[in-house]
Amino acid sequence: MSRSAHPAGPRHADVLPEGHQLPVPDDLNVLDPKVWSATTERRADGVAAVGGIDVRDLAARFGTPLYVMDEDDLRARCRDWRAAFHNEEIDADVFYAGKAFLCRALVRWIADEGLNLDVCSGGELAVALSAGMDPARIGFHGNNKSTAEIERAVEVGVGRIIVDSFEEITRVAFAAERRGVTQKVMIRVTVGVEAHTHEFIATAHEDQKFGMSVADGTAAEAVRRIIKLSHLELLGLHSHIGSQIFDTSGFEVSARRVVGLLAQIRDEHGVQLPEIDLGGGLGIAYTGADDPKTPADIARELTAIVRRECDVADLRVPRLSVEPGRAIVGPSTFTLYEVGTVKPLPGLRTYVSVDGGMSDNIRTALYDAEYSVALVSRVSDAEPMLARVVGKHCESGDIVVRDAYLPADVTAGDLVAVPATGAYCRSMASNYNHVARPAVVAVKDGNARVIVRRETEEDLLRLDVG
Ligand SMILES: Cc1ncc(COP(=O)(O)O)c(C=O)c1O
Ligand SMILES: N[C@@H](CCCC[NH3+])C(=O)O
Repeated sequence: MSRSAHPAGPRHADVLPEGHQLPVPDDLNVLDPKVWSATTERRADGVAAVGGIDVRDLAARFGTPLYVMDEDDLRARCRDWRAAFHNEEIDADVFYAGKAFLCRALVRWIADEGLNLDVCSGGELAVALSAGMDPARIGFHGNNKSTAEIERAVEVGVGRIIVDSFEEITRVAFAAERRGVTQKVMIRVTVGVEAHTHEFIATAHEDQKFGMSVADGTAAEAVRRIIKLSHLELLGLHSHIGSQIFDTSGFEVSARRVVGLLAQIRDEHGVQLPEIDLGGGLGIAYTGADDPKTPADIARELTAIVRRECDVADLRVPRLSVEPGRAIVGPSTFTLYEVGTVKPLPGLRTYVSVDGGMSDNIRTALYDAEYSVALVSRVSDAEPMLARVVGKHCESGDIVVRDAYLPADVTAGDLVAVPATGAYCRSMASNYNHVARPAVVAVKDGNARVIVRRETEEDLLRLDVG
């Protein structure tokens, strides 16, 4: 069953922000494979299914809102990244960035699929360790790790600590010395790149909190200090330029400056550091308008860039590592919501309220992130209506999908789903308005299992001591 192309063209186009294009889809019932996980499909009865399970069954069994993770899709992405960076031509490590989403099941899957793990807090480290992740395959990040976090990381033997400041160099050296061990470290350097992404998720320009600057000599000074400390082994340099980036030009500048610093270190200290890490940040498709590169293309481009820069600097090509988070977990998941109320504003748009909101997806409010949405519990032949999908929180900025077309007959009780919510949605979820955070359910081959359970009223009251 499918609706024919809407002949009237965009409705309400005048209420979209200037320059904002929102083409009316030819068929609102089609689930665009660009944004939906690999096993998501529209079945013959018009209902969407994922991992072989009808979304209505998922809603009935587990409730809504619900993060639905497609395990096959997730694992395939892990394998694609691993294969792209680890083959006859390229020998590089992929560290999955756990900040995008982390739970024990996921840690086991990524480890199974040959990925390492980047954590950036004691809490993330605890999840990784409790899932049995080999500490040697963990990199520990953060611009202000506490002494307790550093002590624990050294104690359990994490493979690398990415130091972000002079204070941290001293703290890690002290923790290693007290235990009589040598801790491998990398230096997070700031390369002065303005990544083409939202200001809040760009991380390599000078005026922000992360890293030590290449330009002002702080990073070179960090190298001098680390080299003198016998309980630290300097593995290399790390640069992460930002997030949701589509072109590799930022990485090109970053690699050039990192390799430049490697050459400076060779000239000054007579050593070549063995590794560079170019961080994560590769973009995904949130809407049909986004065109992300494949892991194979990214691997080819990044390694070519590093080789070329090393050639120019007359350096051996160092081992490369990368830290994708969003690109691995983002597209694997959609959030399933039930529609509660529909408020048409003739000539403007229709507000479709769902049973979650900014507590399960803060990205729209925080970064102006764009998402798409589809009616998934049925198909519809109704004409497209310009909709804004909003949540149930006490904020007018509580928006999940700012602008999208939904069929005009969307009504209370319908299920809608927002794709590409695997990254930075559950991991940034809150209990605002004392709303319980949703469960994460993994689906595969007709089976569904809860990997993070839904919070209960008891959970919401648990910390209240008055
Ligand atoms: C150091 C570091 N590595 C990796 C990532 C992962 O980024 P993304 O999920 O955009 O790939 C981040 C987050 O932006 C980060 O700060
Ligand atoms: N949380 C951000 C990305 C920043 C990740 C950490 N540096 C997002 O949702 O896009």
